[in-house]
Amino acid sequence: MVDKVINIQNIAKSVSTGRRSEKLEILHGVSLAANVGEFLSIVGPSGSGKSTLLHCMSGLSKPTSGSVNILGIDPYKLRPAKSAVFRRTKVGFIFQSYNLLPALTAFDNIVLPLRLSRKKVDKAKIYQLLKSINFDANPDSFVSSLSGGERQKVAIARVLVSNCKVIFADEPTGALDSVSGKIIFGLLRDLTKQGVCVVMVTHDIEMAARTDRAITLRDGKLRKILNKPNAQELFEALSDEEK
Ligand SMILES: Nc1ncnc2c1ncn2[C@@H]1O[C@H](COP(=O)(O)OP(=O)(O)OP(=O)(O)O)[C@@H](O)[C@H]1O
Repeated sequence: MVDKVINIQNIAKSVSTGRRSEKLEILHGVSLAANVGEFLSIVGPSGSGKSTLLHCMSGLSKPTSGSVNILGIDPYKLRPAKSAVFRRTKVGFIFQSYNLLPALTAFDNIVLPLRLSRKKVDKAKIYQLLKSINFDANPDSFVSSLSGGERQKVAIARVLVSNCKVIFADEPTGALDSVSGKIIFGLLRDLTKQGVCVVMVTHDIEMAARTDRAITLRDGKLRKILNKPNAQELFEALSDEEK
């Protein structure tokens, strides 16, 4: 078994600003590893590079330099077909842009990865899961007709049925009411108990305080790593960051 589910070394990311050859350096040499069954949170001020780091470490946005390894694989070295299978079967994404297909129903979005992998679809189980996360809309509604929070729940349900080993989540509960947020957090926590590794970007200090390890970022640099963080420590670390 691969012990380090994620291993990133010295990641830097710069993007072109569109003005002549100007580059904006977003990440500067971030190194990090995550273990089987670990729940990791990434916190930091707005604009500190959290989402960029998550995109780079999840295989969605190639860093300018440095290495990324997920489950022993460099996702940036995979050919397109293998990369699609890797993303569909090994890694789950809960991102703010949802990445849902608006022309499909909520149910069809959830089962699409299963169908593409020719896996069995248990309709009753998926309806039950939707109920358990307080999804009140009709699962046969088109995603385009759903609210932001309902779409977020569809994206979460799609990851929860996928059996992936690693989940990258960017503010997974950001669009949700607090009761639904707690339920989703509980489900992610249950998955880590089954060995899934979850990496979550969040602004919610109380939630970060219930993860196994919190990483604080500032100006694209890793600042502190807090093991078994508590809310007080996180507030202090973040108010240091704001100064
Ligand atoms: N493609 C891009 N082109 C130009 N600038 C970018 C690009 N992506 C990110 N940035 C800038 O890089 C910085 C870090 O962005 P990022 O979204 O990673 O921060 P964040 O910590 O997730 O912020 P927030 O908490 O507000 O979501 C920001 O200043 C952002 O405007």
